Amino acid sequence: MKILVLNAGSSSHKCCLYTIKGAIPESPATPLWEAQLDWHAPNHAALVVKTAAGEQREEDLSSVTRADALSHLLETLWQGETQAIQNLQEIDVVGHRVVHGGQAYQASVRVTDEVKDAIATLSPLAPTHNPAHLEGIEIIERLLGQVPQVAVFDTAFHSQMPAAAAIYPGPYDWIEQGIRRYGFHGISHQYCTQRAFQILGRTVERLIVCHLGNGASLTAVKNGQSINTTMGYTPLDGLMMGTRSGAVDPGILIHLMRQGHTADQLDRLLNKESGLKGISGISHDLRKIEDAIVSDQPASKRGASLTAIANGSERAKLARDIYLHRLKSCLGEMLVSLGGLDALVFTAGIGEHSASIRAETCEALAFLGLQIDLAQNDSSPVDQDIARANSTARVLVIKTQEDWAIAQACYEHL
Ligand SMILES: Nc1ncnc2c1ncn2[C@@H]1O[C@H](COP(=O)(O)OP(=O)(O)O)[C@@H](O)[C@H]1O
Ligand SMILES: CC(=O)OP(=O)(O)O
Ligand SMILES: [Mg+2]
Repeated sequence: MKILVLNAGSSSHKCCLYTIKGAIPESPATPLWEAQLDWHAPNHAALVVKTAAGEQREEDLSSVTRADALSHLLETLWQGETQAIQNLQEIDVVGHRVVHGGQAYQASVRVTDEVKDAIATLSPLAPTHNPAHLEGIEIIERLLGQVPQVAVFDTAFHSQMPAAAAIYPGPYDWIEQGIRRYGFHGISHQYCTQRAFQILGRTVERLIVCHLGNGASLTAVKNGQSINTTMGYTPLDGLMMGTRSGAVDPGILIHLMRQGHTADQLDRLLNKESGLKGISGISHDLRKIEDAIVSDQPASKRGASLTAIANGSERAKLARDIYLHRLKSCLGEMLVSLGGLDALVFTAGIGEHSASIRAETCEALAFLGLQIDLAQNDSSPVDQDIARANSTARVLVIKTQEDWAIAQACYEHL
């Protein structure tokens, strides 16, 4: 069976082709072909195409729309030197990550017109994601006609959260209007939970998954179920992110609206111009922010007042400091929801690759007796336990494989 997976994130668009012979394996298979668009600006992306043989090709795409870039990416499946397949009819099923499934979808479904309408209706709540998923579904319809398509929702894993965690303390009417915490990155949180149990060789009662990518969220997982998470009605709540603010005092929004800001302006401000990018003024990308931080700043500058912070390096340092402060604060919330900790998982771009963010986060939990092996933490671990033998909780670095989880859901649907 050939399964094509499309995973549109806020800074990237990832696609994979898996070939499954016989029963689907429990551990992730290596894709036959992988391609990724990394968006540098709304009309400028880098395309990276990889084959199972390890060949890699890069292309710069400028002045392109998102739909054209995705069509071009998909052409590399059967054209050029990669040629993972001879013709499109070989594909049996296409799976899509869909960020917002609202109240209606608590598990993956076959895509129908009704499902497409629901994804479109939910677009204002996930404006950076749902429109891209719909575009992906429609491009596949154009290329492949009637091939079965499956939508796998980021919200599904959180759909059974306890009411006290899911319901906002606003007016009671909000519940009927569907204004509640949905939570996102559920495909990744669920995959990492299962993978953590596989790596440890046992299930654990109290687990926190830190999904730290361009979008970021934490989930408290009790006996394999999501019981609390930092993202909410939309993927804007919770942690500081690449370009998103995360939770801010809602009074700020009332103030800005009274000053004349429109809903669209606030949307742009909070979704695209805040977070690491907004504070640093440099980039949404933590790597660029860390490059900009001058490590040997004179001590006199370190306590600089907020208004005096003007140069790039100081703004970059402030962005990273706020990022860690918010991460630790939200971790405290998850920790208390669980009543303790048996295992902590780091995943996604920052969680998988930033040894310093992992080390500083774990340092804040040292009072619990949590200890990591610093040399192992620095050794680019993948799917490894980096806690010391005497640590009170295990600490795992897991490569998130949302695409593989989507492929498994497709297999089950067929
Ligand atoms: N080596 C690294 N060090 C620090 N941060 C990294 C590194 N590699 C990737 N990142 C971070 O990961 C982010 C992308 O995460 P990813 O999970 O791929 O994003 P998306 O949310 O689009 O799926 C980048 O913007 C960058 O901040
Ligand atoms: C839900 C979300 O924020 O996804 P991503 O991190 O892929 O942007
Ligand atoms: Mg992602």
